[in-house]
Amino acid sequence: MAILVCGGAGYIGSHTVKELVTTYEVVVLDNLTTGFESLVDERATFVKGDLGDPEVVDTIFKTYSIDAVFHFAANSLVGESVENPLKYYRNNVGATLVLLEKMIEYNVNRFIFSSTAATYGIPNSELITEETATNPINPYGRSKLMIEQILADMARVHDFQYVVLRYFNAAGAHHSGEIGESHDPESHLIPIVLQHLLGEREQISVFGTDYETSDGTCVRDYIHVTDLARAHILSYEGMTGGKIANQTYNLGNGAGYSVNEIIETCQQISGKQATINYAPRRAGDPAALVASSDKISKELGWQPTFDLTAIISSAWAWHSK
Ligand SMILES: NC(=O)c1ccc[n+]([C@@H]2O[C@H](COP(=O)([O-])OP(=O)(O)OC[C@H]3O[C@@H](n4cnc5c(N)ncnc54)[C@H](O)[C@@H]3O)[C@@H](O)[C@H]2O)c1
Ligand SMILES: O=c1ccn([C@@H]2O[C@H](COP(=O)(O)OP(=O)(O)O[C@H]3O[C@H](CO)[C@@H](O)[C@H](O)[C@H]3O)[C@@H](O)[C@H]2O)c(=O)[nH]1
Repeated sequence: MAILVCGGAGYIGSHTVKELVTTYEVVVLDNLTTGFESLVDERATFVKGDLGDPEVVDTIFKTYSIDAVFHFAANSLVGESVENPLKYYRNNVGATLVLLEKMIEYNVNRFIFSSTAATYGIPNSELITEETATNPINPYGRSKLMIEQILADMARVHDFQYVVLRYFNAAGAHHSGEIGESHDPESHLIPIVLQHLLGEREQISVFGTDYETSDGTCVRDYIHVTDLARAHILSYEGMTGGKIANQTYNLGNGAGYSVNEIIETCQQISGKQATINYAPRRAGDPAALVASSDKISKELGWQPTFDLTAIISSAWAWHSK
């Protein structure tokens, strides 16, 4: 039996594939819109195609014996989703529906879904638990919450189990040094700061200095990509072992860092000084998102193993190569 990894040529998907291939047979489906085939571990089978294309999904389910689908494939930029909502609803909801319908048709009944802290919107508590109300403030977060709701509806009537993993801000690179965060163009804070410190960008912009946070810049909870990958494997094994089904888990470090603090830590690790442009707020950004991951820790024994310094050090090692 194999695991189908949709979006396995992307940042988080490719890191999860690297962990999976040591134990499992892996098939990757990716249309390479934002991913790179070079990130896919050679022990996995790579299929270039779109998960919204029913014929592509038919072929995969007919050719391989798929036990579970890990679904990373999506458009995932908050600002872009505000500018172009239909792109987000078409790809993140529309294409996912095709995949889900095919799973029911072929009786593939385990699903792990990459969801996001963006489903919470502006949270009503400092530390976000899975009980915190979901009220997304941008189309990206809404597209992910829609799929979460669809999964719950499906599990009520079909032989179908899922785990929703709501990641906070993924960052860092694989310990092998072979893969790291690669987006083109890059929009994520840590790689942008590191690229600037390496002389690859003239300056960095800080989006908003008037948020209700300690220094006025946005606060996020950064979690290492390998810690996310491990959570997927624990979730899968939890489902196959009958320990869990139809659960939603937050994945973060439980510590919030402001944009200024991230820049400061990047400067310390690199030993270089940044040129900063303080800019207006970016559309769709909540002030602060910090996770409580107690639930997955209690139910599956998951713990983050990288703190902020270790996360940024691994990213620095990758970007400096
Ligand atoms: N990066 C983060 O901080 C973060 C945080 C929370 C949630 N997430 C979620 O995690 C997942 C992975 O994020 P990432 O940062 O690795 O993004 P990414 O853009 O690097 O990876 C997404 C991959 O999916 C592929 N893809 C997109 N649409 C597709 C389609 N219709 N058919 C086939 N392939 C398709 C892309 O080519 C890409 O390889 C996304 O679902 C995202 O919403 C990411
Ligand atoms: O050049 C930059 C880039 C980002 N930021 C700020 O840095 C913070 C982090 O931004 P970014 O790295 O773009 O991540 P988010 O927008 O927080 O979103 C990430 O984290 C979310 C979960 O919290 C995921 O759902 C998204 O897919 C993922 O892109 C935000 O406050 C941004 O406004 C800047 O100030 N300057």
